[in-house]
Amino acid sequence: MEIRAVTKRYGQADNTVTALDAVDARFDPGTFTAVMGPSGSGKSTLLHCAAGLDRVTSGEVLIDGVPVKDLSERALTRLRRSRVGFVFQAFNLIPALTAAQNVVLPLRLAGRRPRPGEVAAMLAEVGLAERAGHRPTELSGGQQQRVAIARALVTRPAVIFADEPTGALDARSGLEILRLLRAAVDRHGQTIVMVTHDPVAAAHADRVLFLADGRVVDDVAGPVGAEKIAVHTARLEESAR
Ligand SMILES: Nc1ncnc2c1ncn2[C@@H]1O[C@H](COP(=O)(O)OP(=O)(O)OP(=O)(O)O)[C@@H](O)[C@H]1O
Repeated sequence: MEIRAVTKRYGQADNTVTALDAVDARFDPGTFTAVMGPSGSGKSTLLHCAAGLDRVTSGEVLIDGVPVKDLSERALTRLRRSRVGFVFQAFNLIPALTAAQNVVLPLRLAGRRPRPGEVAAMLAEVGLAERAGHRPTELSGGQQQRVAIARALVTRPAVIFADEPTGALDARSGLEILRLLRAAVDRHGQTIVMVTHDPVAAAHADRVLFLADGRVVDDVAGPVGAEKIAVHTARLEESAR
């Protein structure tokens, strides 16, 4: 997973915003990267471009080594469905479906029939074996996010993009989510790229990428302590003012 000299501009003519400015980044297999930076620095844009959700203005995005620009919209959708997983701050589960039905969805979209016990095993992995038949409204926020993680992991994608996955959770539920993400990296060699504002969350990663004004201003290999990350973030926010 790699982006090369990626620039992303929004808007037209004299009304453009440069959200990403010639950004290079590489996310190696089996690594956990946190993306941090002040509000508006381009974190979500980086995630969307790297995931092939947004077309870039210039530069190149490679998913699983495949250049996104060479793909038709259809081929890109297929690649995303089989090789990329997403976890969002707002869980984004389908309310009418049970936990198990939500988890099975990416497999069906990728044209795969679940193996017997596959979905149950996935839910057990996130500690929700007993909740397979529950709908999202019958689950706590932390449990809903665990279903979302099971849903993201079920296709065993090359990369999981997580946008503020702990942002809507209390500290304890947030910690459970971070442990699950960490386990996905350590046990299954999954690659995770996670946007977060929280230095404690970022401290679970192997590396922290700091953005400011659409550029990578620091790339710190870890493990990096939460305190050091907090000091760094405060400095960046101060200079962004
Ligand atoms: N669809 C859009 N149209 C126009 N401008 C946009 C769009 N999306 C993002 N931007 C602008 O691009 C810049 C980067 O936005 P982005 O959402 O990537 O920042 P962020 O670091 O994720 O911010 P936050 O931490 O507040 O979520 C901002 O100036 C934002 O206003």
